[in-house]
Amino acid sequence: MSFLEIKQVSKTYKSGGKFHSREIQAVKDVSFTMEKGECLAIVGESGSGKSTLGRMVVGLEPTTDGEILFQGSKVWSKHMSKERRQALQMVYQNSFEVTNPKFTAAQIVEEPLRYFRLVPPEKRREREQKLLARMGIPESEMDKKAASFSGGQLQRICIARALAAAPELILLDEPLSSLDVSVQAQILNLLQDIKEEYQLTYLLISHDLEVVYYLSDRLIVMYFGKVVEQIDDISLFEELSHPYSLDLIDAATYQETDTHHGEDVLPTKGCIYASRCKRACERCRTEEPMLREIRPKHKIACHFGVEDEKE
Ligand SMILES: Nc1ncnc2c1ncn2[C@@H]1O[C@H](COP(=O)(O)OP(=O)(O)OP(=O)(O)O)[C@@H](O)[C@H]1O
Repeated sequence: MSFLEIKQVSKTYKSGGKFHSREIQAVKDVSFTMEKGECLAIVGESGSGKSTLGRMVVGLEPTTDGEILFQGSKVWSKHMSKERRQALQMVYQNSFEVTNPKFTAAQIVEEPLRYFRLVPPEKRREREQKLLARMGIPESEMDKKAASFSGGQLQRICIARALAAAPELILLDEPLSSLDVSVQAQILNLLQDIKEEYQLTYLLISHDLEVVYYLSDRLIVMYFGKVVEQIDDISLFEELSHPYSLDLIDAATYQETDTHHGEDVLPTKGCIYASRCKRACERCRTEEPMLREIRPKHKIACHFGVEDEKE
């Protein structure tokens, strides 16, 4: 029995009226398994079905066909148990949309503690403070309203809220997309650290291959609702061969080169850090690349990482 089993899952949405209804097949016959403690990334362009699949995995909506089993039993039911809700948590892209601006940081983290009755009322404050402090929000800021935090701080609070439920699996749906690059690096490191500390399993949805590369162990590429390619060891990233996967890599590297000192820098094929790599650009030798703040997890495949190691 796997920790999570996705078995031939499909999802069809119906839109339009009675006479002009249209079917959208968002997810088509997707199967994969996940083991406890790993991070599996789902990548794909907008509309490829990533979020729909993620929502089904955490039981927010039913499948049309196929089934999803978490620790051996079906995830979705009309009356999902509290234990199951507790075990499957989410962190979304836009923290402002998923928090009540009038709530304080402490109140946001208190929600799952209270709902799942995880901590006796008299101990809640202490637990909130510990979780928030671990996320870098000091005690002095616990009672500030959500609206007064920056995007990065609020995302930290949302991560604390997910952790407060003592989850087994966290769905990270584009958790960094709305943040500045420097903040992204900090949150990425935080996500990596707490994964070990709290023995978490991550299902990461992202269109950012660099984020995927740092955080994930495995990778699934989706295209028009289908899984078109799967890499079971992220360090073999360069072996991606499906034309659509190669397009994704090219999009990641060239997008960067477009803004890279306004020069036409040719990235090294297969290295997603190519445009930030010291070897790829003379000017970068004298500059501090943004991703220096991120600790490379898989050093061999990143030129910059290899050079770091030698220093
Ligand atoms: N509730 C819904 N009702 C109707 N169609 C939907 C619904 N949710 C998603 N879809 C459609 O299903 C398809 C897949 O959408 P989904 O949001 O899962 O893709 P995605 O890869 O996560 O894209 P993005 O990165 O833009 O979020 C799209 O065509 C979308 O319009």
